[in-house]
Formats: sequence, C-alpha cells, structure tokens
Amino acid sequence: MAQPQLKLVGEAETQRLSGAPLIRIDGVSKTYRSRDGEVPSLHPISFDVRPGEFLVVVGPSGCGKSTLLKMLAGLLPVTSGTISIEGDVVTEPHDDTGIVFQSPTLLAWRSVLRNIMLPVEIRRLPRERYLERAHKLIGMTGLTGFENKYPWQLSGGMQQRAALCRALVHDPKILLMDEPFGALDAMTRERMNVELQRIQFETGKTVILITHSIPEAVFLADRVMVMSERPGTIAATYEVPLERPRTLDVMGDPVFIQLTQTIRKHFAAQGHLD
Ligand SMILES: Nc1ncnc2c1ncn2[C@@H]1O[C@H](COP(=O)(O)OP(=O)(O)OP(=O)(O)O)[C@@H](O)[C@H]1O
Repeated sequence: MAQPQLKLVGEAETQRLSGAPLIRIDGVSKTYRSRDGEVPSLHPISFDVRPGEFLVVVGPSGCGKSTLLKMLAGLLPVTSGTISIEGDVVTEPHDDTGIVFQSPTLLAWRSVLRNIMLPVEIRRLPRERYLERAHKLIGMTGLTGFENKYPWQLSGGMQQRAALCRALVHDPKILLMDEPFGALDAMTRERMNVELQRIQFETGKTVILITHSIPEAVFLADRVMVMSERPGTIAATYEVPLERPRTLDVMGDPVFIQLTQTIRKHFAAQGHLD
C-alpha cells in the first residue's frame, strides 16, 4: 500500500492560503426567539476563512453549526456581530455562496440537468453560458450520461453529486456544505470525500463543511474547527499538516491518527467538551 508522504503545508499551498481573508466572522452570535422564550444557540464567535481554504466544523448536536452556516449563506439574520465576504457585510442571500444540505433536495419532476440549472433560472443568468458550465460540472462529478434521468433513477451518492453541481453552477466563490454525506453508506461516503477533495482542488472554491465524522473532518480539512456545546463557541482549531492530494491510505498515517484522537478527546465524557 502506498504510504502518503507527510510534510507541513507546502510553499505553494501556504501562498494559496495566506491571502487576505475571504470571509470574516466577527463577534457573531445567535439567539432564536420562539413562543417558549429565547434560545441562545451561538455565543459570539470570531474567525476568518482564507480564499481557497477547506474549513471543516465539528461539534456536538445542537451547538449551532447549521445556524452558523445559514447565517453565512444570508438565510438567517445574526443576533450580534457581522459576517463579511470580501469586506461586504452579509445581510441577505447572495450569489457568492452555494449550499449543499444533508438531503439532496432535488426536484422529483425535473431531470438531473434541469435540477442543476435551477439556480441559473432563478437568477436569470445567460442560459447558454451556464449550460456549458453545468455540463463541465456533470463531467467533473462523473454524472455524464445521467443528465436526462430523474432523481429517483439515481443512487444516493449520485443525487448528492447532482446537488453539488447545482450548488456550483452559478460559480459561487464559497461552497457551504451541511453534513452532505451523512445519509450515505460508509463506502460511498469515503469515495465522495476523495471526489470532493479533487473537485475543490479543480475549482479552487473556498469550502466550509459541517460533519459529525472526525475522520471525514481530518481527511478533508485544511483546518478543523471544534465547537463546544450549545450555546456553541469555538473550543479549538487545528491545522491539518497532511499533503494533498490525500488518498484514503492517509487514515493510517500517524499524524492523521493523532489528530483524530486529539479532536475526539473534546467529545469524551458523555459528549461534553474540554
Ligand atoms: N428556528 C429555531 N427556533 C428555535 N430554536 C432553534 C431554531 N433552529 C435551531 N434552534 C436551536 O438552536 C440550537 C442550534 O441548532 P443547530 O441546528 O444550529 O445545531 P447543529 O449544531 O447544527 O445541530 P445538529 O448537529 O444536530 O444538526 C439547537 O438547540 C436548536 O434546537
């Protein structure tokens, strides 16, 4: 079995990741107001995301991960603080982000291609230009030949690939992913991780991904952000010093094992964080 070479993040990689932050989260908190009263879901948190970075967020259930992602997408207002993308404060849904949820949420009555083209229609973007882009993404995600199939004719992994194409078709700078592979079987999930790494490399997108899987987090991330229980806050952030492209063999690497163990310790003692 080929052993991946381990080294600290290379020079080119360092340059790619060391630019001015693309996303700035500054003192952002969230308290939901419901009929039963206030639900503090996220304590004020601050962090930056670099252009081209792959940031993975892990944390116990209910700590506010999805809330954070929805605020990043402009789908949910912040209670305090600001989220900015390239200096512009996010106040509403915007074109800089594409989102993939745990469920593919494809429209059953639309073909794969017409599902992928939905954001182009909604935004009234030039169809021909984006059709070409859709076909490129279909090729990149291995869906060629399935353009005219309907979602129910696809496996779960293929549906999620179609959802990924749909999130990227309008060429957003940022890809937000909320437990995108949580519903897939273990082997498909691993394959999707390898494919996602390749697609991110080929497209250069900045990715923020939420997962409950620590190995998935370490495999995919440049940086893993660990959150504490609700109301969530940042418990720790770890750089992942593993060379890319990573193969699944990297999971046997001592650096990988040590990092997953370190992160897992945060969740010891009945889900309580350190
Ligand atoms: N619309 C809402 N109204 C009131 N409370 C909410 C609402 N949405 C989420 N919450 C609460 O906010 C907290 C954070 O929810 P969120 O979905 O962001 O957590 P999460 O970390 O993504 O959880 P999981 O890992 O289980 O998906 C939870 O306690 C949840 O019950």
